[in-house]
Amino acid sequence: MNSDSLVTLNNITKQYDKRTVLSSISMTINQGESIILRGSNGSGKSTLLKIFAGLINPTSGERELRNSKLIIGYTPDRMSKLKMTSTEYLTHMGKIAGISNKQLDLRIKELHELFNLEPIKSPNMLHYSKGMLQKVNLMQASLKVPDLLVLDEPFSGLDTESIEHLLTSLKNLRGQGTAILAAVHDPLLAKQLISRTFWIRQGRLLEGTEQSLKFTAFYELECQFNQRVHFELTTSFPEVIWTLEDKGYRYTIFEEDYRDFVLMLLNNGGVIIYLRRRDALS
Ligand SMILES: Nc1ncnc2c1ncn2[C@@H]1O[C@H](COP(=O)(O)OP(=O)(O)OP(=O)(O)O)[C@@H](O)[C@H]1O
Repeated sequence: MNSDSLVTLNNITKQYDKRTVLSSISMTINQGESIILRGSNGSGKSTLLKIFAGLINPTSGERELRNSKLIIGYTPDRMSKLKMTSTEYLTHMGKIAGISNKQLDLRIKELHELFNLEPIKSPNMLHYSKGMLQKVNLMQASLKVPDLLVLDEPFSGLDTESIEHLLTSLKNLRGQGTAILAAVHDPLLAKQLISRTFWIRQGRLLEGTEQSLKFTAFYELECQFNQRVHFELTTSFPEVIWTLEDKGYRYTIFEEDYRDFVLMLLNNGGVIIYLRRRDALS
């Protein structure tokens, strides 16, 4: 481990019922970095995040921490609505984490300010929007100032305003020195946090290229065709991310791959159902 590294995975493999989901993965997260993890549906992103957070063990390989006092916060992709206020919930979670009452009161106030959430605005979390709940989710992971925050799709299902608030809150945390490891599906959002990007593809980890950091536009495309074409396309274009939707496959394609991807798709009898270009602001 180098002096900046917080967590290192050495040659990790993970199997569920003898099915290999992650294979020979080695990766280090350094102090203050923000790493985005990308991959298609079921590729193993959540599994890798949980291994980094220490919530599940790998089948083989090693996880090394900089020291035993390292604080790692983890947020699942959503939290349930609870019949208590954010302060009550955070107090409960803080006590479980062994934080003293005085420290806890101060930190809960600080977190409400950092996340721009008014503690007395709503009687309890049953009345919270998805965006507010996601903030509380992140606040619980940050009760002890985390060295590393591990986030599973933190923006999923949020409206634009909530996303903006959450991004600001995450940047504030990063400003305090917290490293971030997040699975983020939308490249425009990922771009706002990113310092390195990794792909999981067929159980292997690949570091992203320059285009995944510096792209100016990408395309969202939904189409229908058979499994063989899908396999050929995703093999030929390893940076294209896909998800399986109700109507067919949805692909996220960077500009550089766009023309060749669409040509190959059409030449193989694919039918485009939806196509949208999205531009990065900077
Ligand atoms: N506890 C488990 N037991 C058995 N199989 C599991 C378990 N957790 C995940 N899997 C399987 O491992 C594979 C990877 O799952 P994982 O949730 O890590 O992927 P993901 O990339 O986060 O997917 P998504 O983007 O759909 O959330 C999937 O095929 C999933 O069904």
